[in-house]
Amino acid sequence: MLIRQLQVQGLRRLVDVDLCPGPGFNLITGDNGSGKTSLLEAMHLMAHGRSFRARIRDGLVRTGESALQVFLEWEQPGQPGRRAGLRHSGSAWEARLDGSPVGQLGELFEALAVITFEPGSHALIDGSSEIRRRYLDWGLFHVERSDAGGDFLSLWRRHARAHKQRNALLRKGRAEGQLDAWEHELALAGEAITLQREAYVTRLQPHVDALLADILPAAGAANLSLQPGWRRQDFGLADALLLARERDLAQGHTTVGPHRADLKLEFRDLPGRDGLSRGQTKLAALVLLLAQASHLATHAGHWPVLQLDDLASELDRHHQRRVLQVLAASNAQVFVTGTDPIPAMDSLAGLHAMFHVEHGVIRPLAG
Ligand SMILES: Nc1ncnc2c1ncn2[C@@H]1O[C@H](COP(=O)(O)OP(=O)(O)OP(=O)(O)O)[C@@H](O)[C@H]1O
Repeated sequence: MLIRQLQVQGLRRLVDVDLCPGPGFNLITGDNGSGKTSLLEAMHLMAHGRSFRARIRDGLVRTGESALQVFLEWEQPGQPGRRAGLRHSGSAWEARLDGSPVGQLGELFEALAVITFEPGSHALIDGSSEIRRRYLDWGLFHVERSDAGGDFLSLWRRHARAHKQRNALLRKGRAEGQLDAWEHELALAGEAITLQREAYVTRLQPHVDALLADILPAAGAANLSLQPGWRRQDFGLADALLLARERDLAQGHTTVGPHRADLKLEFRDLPGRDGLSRGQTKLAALVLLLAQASHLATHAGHWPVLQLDDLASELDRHHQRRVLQVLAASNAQVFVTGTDPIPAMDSLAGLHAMFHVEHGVIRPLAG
């Protein structure tokens, strides 16, 4: 996937930005607070419907403006060029894809794949399980579209609806007949989601192995596994829901199921997550993100757009070099931000376009 043009208006301090990035590496430099991360936020927003650092209504729209706007044009091998526009006020949005209005933002997210590594990405390893479920489901959303197993988004929606209905009934008190019906639906969708998540984790493993060897060899081998959200080794989801019913009625919500799933990354020679240093935790998160990208590249035949925010302050020089070499060997379009040029990029000369941001204004630099 190759972004040809990015226009941003009214996002944080970006007033009116128009950028034509190159293939390969794009280095974006600028002082603290100049607006580098905001550029990455714009692309992430278009592909995920959210920023990676705040809710849209919490300050993403430039002070004094009523809405932000992002416009993107991109290409994908073997397909005609695509374009999308998003206007978001924080509470309401309008979007267009290839000139037509978009009914559901999911249509944009499906069309555009952007993966971002940023200072908060360590949460993928040491944060809440919700972040890892979102990671898994984003990957499945992009690879399981119309495969034999059923497209993941429809399954996910079926599951979310049944989950919501069961919770509403639990809060109301007893309604056994209706609970039976929604539990049946919840179990069907939940089992199917779990099978897809499990298969996805298995398919990610070789990508994780290869990237660990390249980027984090000191940590040794690691195993990726899914914790499904209930004692699946003992019983199916339908039985788990039935067994938990009394407790769930008392608590007023569903306590077992795929909404409680987690992804576990265990290093064979290290004692749990605490065995990783802070820097290694970031690297492990980067390994998971790049594994997802490289799996998508294998599966879909094109790399997602990769964004590395503030790389130099996140990783030491040695690891910066390793990561950049791995990416240089890929076919991905990569955006890297930093306050200064990144020395490790020098050996990749010719592979990158450079831009400088100053007070929210961006200009290309001669390479
Ligand atoms: N809603 C807003 N309206 C106007 N300006 C804002 C808004 N939110 C944030 N800003 C400003 O936008 C800038 C944020 O820019 P951004 O985080 O993209 O900078 P950066 O270049 O990545 O900085 P750093 O190198 O410090 O990470 C800051 O100067 C901040 O004060």
